[in-house]
Amino acid sequence: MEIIHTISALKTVLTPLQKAKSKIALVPTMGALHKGHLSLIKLAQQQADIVVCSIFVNPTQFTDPKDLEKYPRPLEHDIKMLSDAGCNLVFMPSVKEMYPSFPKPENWHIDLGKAEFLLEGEFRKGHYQGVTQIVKKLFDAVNPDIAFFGQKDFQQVLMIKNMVKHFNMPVEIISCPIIREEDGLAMSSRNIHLSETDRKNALVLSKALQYVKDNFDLLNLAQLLENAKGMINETNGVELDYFTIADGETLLPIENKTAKYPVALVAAKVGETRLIDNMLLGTNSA
Ligand SMILES: Nc1ncnc2c1ncn2[C@@H]1O[C@H](COP(=O)(O)OP(=O)(O)OP(=O)(O)O)[C@@H](O)[C@H]1O
Ligand SMILES: CC(C)(CO)[C@@H](O)C(=O)[O-]
Ligand code: BAL
Repeated sequence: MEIIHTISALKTVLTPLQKAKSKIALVPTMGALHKGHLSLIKLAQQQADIVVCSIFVNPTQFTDPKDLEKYPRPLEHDIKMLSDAGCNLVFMPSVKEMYPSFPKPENWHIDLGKAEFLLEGEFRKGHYQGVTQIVKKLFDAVNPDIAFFGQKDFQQVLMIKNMVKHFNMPVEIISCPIIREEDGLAMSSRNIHLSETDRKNALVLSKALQYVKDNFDLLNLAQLLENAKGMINETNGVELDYFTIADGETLLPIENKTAKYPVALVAAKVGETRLIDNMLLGTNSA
């Protein structure tokens, strides 16, 4: 497995492979890898000849400086995991490599549609401008045919698809299923910050989502929301940011259950750690 730190070195390695028509997959990450990330690598391996994983804690998508500062960075552990998984290439650039004028902000603003400002966009203002800015830079650096993202960051996948449409980029975007701990908690790099009590309390998020999924055909939307929010609000140490049953394309709350692509989404602070999760509802969902 090759570890590369600069865009020019990346191009030197990838260009001949691209000329030889190898299919290149990119799995963008911020590191602190877990089985959720590995599932993306595995899916990428099934669909491409070469899998590139990027590890970069992107400063422009953080709205809380403390969150950026304490973001876990276990690099040796990450490299071992990727090497064991058979990843071909790791791209680990510095902040200066990706943002040469850092800390002076670069000019970046694109229209991501109204959904940019909902849910995560409301609680982390400017977050998706930062996410799409770095993903565009990573796509330009790697030139992948296909890129893999987790459904755990449901809104992020939508925003990246909108960014790709905006620039008319020839990259296929794949949304991959959420990998959970045995008890249902969605795997996340930030779970490492949870105390033992937080870890128990955090379970209410996946339980509330599962409750809505299990009862979607039985109760009306108002009852589902009231009960799910009630479960979370009753849990000490968990502070709800939002719980919504939304249309998966607009992220607006659905008004009836005939919606084509319903999804329940939640974000909450568990102790000091903010977590998100979601579950597809309706008959076609996993
Ligand atoms: N449990 C999971 N199952 C599947 N994909 C996941 C999971 N957790 C993260 N991913 C995906 O991995 C990619 C990299 O995510 P990232 O490095 O931010 O990890 P993370 O666990 O989401 O961390 P955090 O939530 O603390 O930011 C993203 O596309 C993300 O959606
Ligand atoms: C897509 C991403 C790597 C961009 O920094 C990040 O938002 C993430 O890890 O989900
Ligand atoms: N996986 C989402 C990246 C973030 O929380 O900034």
